[in-house]
Amino acid sequence: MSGGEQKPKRYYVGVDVGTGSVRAALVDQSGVLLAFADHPIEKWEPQFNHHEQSSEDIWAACCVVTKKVVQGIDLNQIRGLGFDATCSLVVLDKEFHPLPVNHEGDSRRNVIMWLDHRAVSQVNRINETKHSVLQYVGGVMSVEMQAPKLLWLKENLRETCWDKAGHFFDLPDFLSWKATGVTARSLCSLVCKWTYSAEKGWDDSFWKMVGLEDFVADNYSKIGNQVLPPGASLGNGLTPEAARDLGLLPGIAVAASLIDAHAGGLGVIGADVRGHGLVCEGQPVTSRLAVICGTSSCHMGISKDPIFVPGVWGPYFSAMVPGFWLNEGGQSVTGKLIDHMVQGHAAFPELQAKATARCQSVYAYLNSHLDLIKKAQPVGFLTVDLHVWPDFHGNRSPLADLTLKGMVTGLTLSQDLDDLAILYLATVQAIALGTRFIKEAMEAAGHSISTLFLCGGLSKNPLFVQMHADITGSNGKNEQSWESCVPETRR
Ligand SMILES: Nc1ncnc2c1ncn2[C@@H]1O[C@H](COP(=O)(O)OP(=O)(O)O)[C@@H](O)[C@H]1O
Ligand SMILES: O=C(CO)[C@H](O)[C@H](O)COP(=O)(O)O
Repeated sequence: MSGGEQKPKRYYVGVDVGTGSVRAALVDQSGVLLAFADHPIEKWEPQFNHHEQSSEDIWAACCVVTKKVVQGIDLNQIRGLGFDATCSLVVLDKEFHPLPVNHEGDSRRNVIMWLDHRAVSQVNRINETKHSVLQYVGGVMSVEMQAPKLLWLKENLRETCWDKAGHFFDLPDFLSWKATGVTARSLCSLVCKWTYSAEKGWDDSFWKMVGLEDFVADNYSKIGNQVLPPGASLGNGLTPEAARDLGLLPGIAVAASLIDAHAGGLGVIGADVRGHGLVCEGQPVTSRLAVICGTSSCHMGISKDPIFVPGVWGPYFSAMVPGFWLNEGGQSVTGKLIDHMVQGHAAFPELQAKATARCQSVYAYLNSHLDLIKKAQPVGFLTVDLHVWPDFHGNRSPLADLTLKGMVTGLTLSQDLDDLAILYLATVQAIALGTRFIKEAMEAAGHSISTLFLCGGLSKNPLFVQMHADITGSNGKNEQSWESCVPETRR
């Protein structure tokens, strides 16, 4: 090629399946974002603490957003495709058809979502075993992980689901299977949510002890006995059927997947910070805490050696950054809690009307309303008499106690817009205090964290970012809000 000729462009597609929607990004070989699309996905809550989705609905949404971002692109220049998704449990029969995860027998609803808390009895019994694998999930297994949900299915849906099941996938792995026909699982999902060890593989004694010896008997064929590092190329790439679904060409490389928080963490934790005047410039990457804040929040800290943090998931080897150990703190409801508090307030209809009149989101309107009423004091002082304890869906970290509940103190008879704005602020502050609680627990165990890197929906809320900077002690200069498109494709 002569000096003057441009290198042919190479493109990559990343698909991010969150709780409420699927997002796709098209990036070039330098990681520059060229196109973005999102599409909502269905969610069912048939009873309290049961949260279900449809793997076929999620796949259809992946196809919609992928077709949108590649419009006008020469498909021959698309070199790779990657998926990340929430750690929800997908159930398929031996012919890969969906099976119901509910008593109604509705097989469209074949996904138990990550935030589902149905398996309380099961996770309590698993934790009572005090099995050694539990030390690698912070000492206490979360009801949001897969073993409790699998045990619930065996004990509650034996005939309609469990006996017919051929495959149990973590959602990220279901998507890479759907794209390639390869049933290999990602090290990321199995290590973080299934108790798999990168070094030793499956622990037969754990599955036998908790009553899931079925998996040992068939050599783990239903939950994965071929495991690949995230980003590894799967089989022969995209199948012709999946290529038709997605609007891509068959054969392009498809990466072993990542859990959504790990993809977000990978996308921000290695950011080039030169020229931003951040204290972490020149410090090791282990001084950074990636906070992926969407429906939930995930606090991703890495280390060269394993660090055992009571109540914080991990340490997980090579589950996010190859060669590093990962600890993952978390708050099960972040955006979901803020939405819950705001939408449940008596003044919400007035807020909606006023925000719409201004062509603003309700959060942009609330932020400006707080600036209006704060008068001379910093906005944080408005909540001097009102406080929120944010564990409305239990405490994921560092207390790791699913029985904890939420609390609001300082309520009065007022139910006007000012009252709503101050309750919203108190909720944002409570979440930031929760992040501080997790950061301090990680530091007490050996992490040394100087800078928080936020990404996800809440990183678009300047009040949320500022409260995190103020309350976690990292000043505004240290706080950097990074919008990580879909880092998956940056591999
Ligand atoms: N521009 C924004 N300003 C404030 N909050 C936002 C904004 N965009 C999204 N959010 C909030 O972020 C949450 C969704 O985050 P997102 O990362 O998109 O979701 P997911 O959990 O599906 O990955 C919701 O609670 C939503 O209210
Ligand atoms: O446990 C998880 C990651 O380890 C869940 O996938 C995550 O908490 C859900 O993410 P989001 O709030 O973005 O939907």
